[in-house]
Amino acid sequence: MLVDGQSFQTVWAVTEGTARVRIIDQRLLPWKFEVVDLNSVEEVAIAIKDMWVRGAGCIGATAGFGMWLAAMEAAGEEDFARGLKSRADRLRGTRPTAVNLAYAVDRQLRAIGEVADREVAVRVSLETALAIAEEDVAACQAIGEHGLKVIEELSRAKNGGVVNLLTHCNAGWLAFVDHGSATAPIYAAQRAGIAVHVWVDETRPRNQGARLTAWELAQQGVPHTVICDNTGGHLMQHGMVDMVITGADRVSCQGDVANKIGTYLKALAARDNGVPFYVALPSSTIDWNLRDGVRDIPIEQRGDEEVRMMEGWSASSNEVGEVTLFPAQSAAANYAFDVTPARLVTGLITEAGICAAAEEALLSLHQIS
Ligand SMILES: CSC[C@H]1O[C@H](OP(=O)(O)O)[C@H](O)[C@@H]1O
Repeated sequence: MLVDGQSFQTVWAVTEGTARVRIIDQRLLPWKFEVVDLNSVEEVAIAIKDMWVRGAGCIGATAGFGMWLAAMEAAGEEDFARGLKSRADRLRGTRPTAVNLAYAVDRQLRAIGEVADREVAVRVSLETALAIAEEDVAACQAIGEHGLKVIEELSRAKNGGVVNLLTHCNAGWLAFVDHGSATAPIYAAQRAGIAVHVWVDETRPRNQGARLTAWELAQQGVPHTVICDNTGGHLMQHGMVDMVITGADRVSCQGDVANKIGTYLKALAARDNGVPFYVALPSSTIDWNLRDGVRDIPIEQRGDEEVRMMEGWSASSNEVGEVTLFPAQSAAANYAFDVTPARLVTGLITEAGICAAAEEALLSLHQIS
């Protein structure tokens, strides 16, 4: 997507000179836009774990490129397979909920494992990383086109009036390689000349909505309003939301949706008020081996400092600072995701089209017998 008129993706490979992975460091957005190099698997692992990059598609692609670095590092060791596996385990262990990460690591292990020659294995790992990234871009573009149909229908029902969407967290292009999942239909609607407005949940505790989604939408000129996480229910009660659209970090084979903490509450409010609740995701986010999402999707618990503290821009010191939000002696819990049961989901939007949140519909849409 465009950043101040220049086209960017969130992660890419640098092959000239020393091979390295280059990312948009999302930690200081929206106040500072910084591109940094990751020169080793360990640096890639830290960048994923500490959320320099975040979002299911983005961390999947970053892990894919991390496996390219892993192949190069292991190629210089006596036991290539052992070196590759230990690095794969390091990457896989960084964040548990988004299935895209494990998908990318496992796909790389399969691709590299089929090659005997180490030099060829390194080339295959780069080709595979590029394929994962390119497929993410293509999937998000297709999600945009399929999701556009839903927004067009809402626009027609409102005789061309503004379609008000609500989104939670950041499932925008910063959460993928490009375009995003939840935001792709929004960008497609804007290109199609449909009047849209987005209610942007701030999304405590890391405020991916207020900091990242708002920045993205502002960069693309999409009208939007940042709201506190607890506001959405009121807006839906008063007819101010025509559609909720979110991303997903993992979807079970029966359509249960793991996404940023708070998504479930939005789905409950949407159901109570008859507001369609759509989830946009590339099919690489579907975990075909897991059925009961509420019971079985691993929910990442992060450090309580993310709840205890809040980052912001200090006008006085002209830099990012952080403040403590409550008494030090108070305990804090930091569940990073929740699971919305399929029964609360109106539809799933993938690169293959739109289907009900149900196993048979998912299998049929993705032509899996
Ligand atoms: C669908 S990818 C975006 C997804 O990832 C976010 O989590 P995090 O920022 O912690 O990586 C959030 O769940 C978004 O919906």
